[in-house]
Amino acid sequence: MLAHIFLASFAAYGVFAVWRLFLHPLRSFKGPALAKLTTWYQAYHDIVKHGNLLRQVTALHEIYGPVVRIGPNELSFNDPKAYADIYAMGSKFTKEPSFYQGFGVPHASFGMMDPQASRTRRDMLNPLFSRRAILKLETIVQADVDHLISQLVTNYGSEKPVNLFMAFRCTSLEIITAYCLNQHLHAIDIPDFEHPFLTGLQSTIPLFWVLKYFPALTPIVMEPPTWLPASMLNSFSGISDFRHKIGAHLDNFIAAPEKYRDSEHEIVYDYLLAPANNRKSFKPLSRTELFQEAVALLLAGSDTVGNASTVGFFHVLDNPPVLRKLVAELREAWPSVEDQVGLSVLEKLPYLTAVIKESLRVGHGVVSATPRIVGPGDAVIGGVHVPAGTVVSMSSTYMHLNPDIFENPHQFRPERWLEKRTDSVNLNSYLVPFSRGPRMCLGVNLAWCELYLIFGNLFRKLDLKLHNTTIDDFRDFDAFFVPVHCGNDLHVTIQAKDT
Ligand code: HEM
Repeated sequence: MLAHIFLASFAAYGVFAVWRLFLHPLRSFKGPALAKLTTWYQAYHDIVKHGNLLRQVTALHEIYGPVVRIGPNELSFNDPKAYADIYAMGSKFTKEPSFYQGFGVPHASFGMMDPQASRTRRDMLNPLFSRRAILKLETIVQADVDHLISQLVTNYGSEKPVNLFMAFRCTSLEIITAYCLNQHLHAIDIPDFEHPFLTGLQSTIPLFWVLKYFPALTPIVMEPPTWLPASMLNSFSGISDFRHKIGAHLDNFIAAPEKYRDSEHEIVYDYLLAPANNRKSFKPLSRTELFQEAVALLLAGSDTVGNASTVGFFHVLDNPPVLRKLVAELREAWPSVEDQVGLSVLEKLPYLTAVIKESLRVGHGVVSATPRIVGPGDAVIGGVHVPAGTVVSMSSTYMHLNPDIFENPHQFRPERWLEKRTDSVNLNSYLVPFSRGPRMCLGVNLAWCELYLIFGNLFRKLDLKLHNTTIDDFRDFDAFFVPVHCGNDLHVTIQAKDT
């Protein structure tokens, strides 16, 4: 009996395999046979080879060209025209659910698949993240950047190096929590910036890919049951403690919202419970929806800014001429360190702006290709006809490291953003760390504000020197949605500037 079942399953899979290889609508696209047969090809590179999928797909593009079939129903593109088509403004393509399920926030703006639901949620949140709102709440960002500087100067120095990678992540976590929830985690005060949430997140990052392929495990990681072995409980505790903290804060808000109404500024729940622009069709959000939105915003807003700052600071400190030019520009615009100089001044400085753009380019933002489902009808992507229902994606790294657009793409050269090109290429349209289209980053204005204040203040007020950190630490990264660099963390020594 068992033998019959085995044979029947084997035959059925054989028929299925023949269909996927020779009869599937994507049969004419090139790619490895194994990838055409099964999504476990990607799972192997994501999980077993530890964030290797991007490297593998990059190698496949070198063999097969700008379009590669990387899954039974999935195409990867490496062509700037295709990027513009996939992530076009007004596109009706939807996010691909199995990719996003591991993040465990299906009711948050980040995790929503339905375009209409996502638009409604983004409309509610936009007022908190608009440029106007950022200018009004810039003081929150400034306060945390000032606090970071005072901690650095007080506790570290030329003898005692600091882990700037952790320091930046603590700062961006503190900012986003204060900005969205008016809550203070005191992450910047923690010795060596080892905030348990951030160290916990670091050890659970590889699990996101496990959850992508085994979604049933999501509740175990997010809310670990007490019967798990202590070692597992420990490694999941960073993320679960963090969720509990946000949950407790939300319950306090629900119990007595008026207490929060008196606070320094409106918080994200105010925007979600009484949206400014769609009152008529408004359906109150459930606790789960509010909770997931808060978790998603805090996750989306911390690691990303931390990574862009870390990568940018490394390259500036590793390039003395860049450092000298940047400091000279800052000194001229900001003659005395005692003065406060805000976003509206910093964002007008051309070299600082170029340094931040170059940091975003070489830092990439999100490196894993974010998949979209073609629809409602067929589409033409990068000049290629693609049937409806196909999953398509392109990694931001293929834009940022394209040598036809960015000459010597691995070189950190802010000047490229200031030069007039003879071929009239506008580099800005190829800078995509925040993605593009209807699902591009919601926090882009806040991110820019943070980066201006972090780069501007630290380079104006501190003398920083690399400590035991070299380009080898930044050459390669594993792709776990965001880049996880394979080398040591960025360490620097610090001295405050007197003038
Ligand atoms: C340098 C900093 C940042 C970078 C590079 C960045 C990058 C990105 C990228 C590439 C996406 C698209 C992801 C996808 O397609 O799945 C995204 C989405 C998102 N980002 Fe950011 N982000 C940054 C900072 C922030 C901040 C500070 C917030 C704070 C609120 C934020 C909130 C979001 C949200 C809510 C989404 C989901 C939007 C949607 O799906 O409709 N991000 N971000």
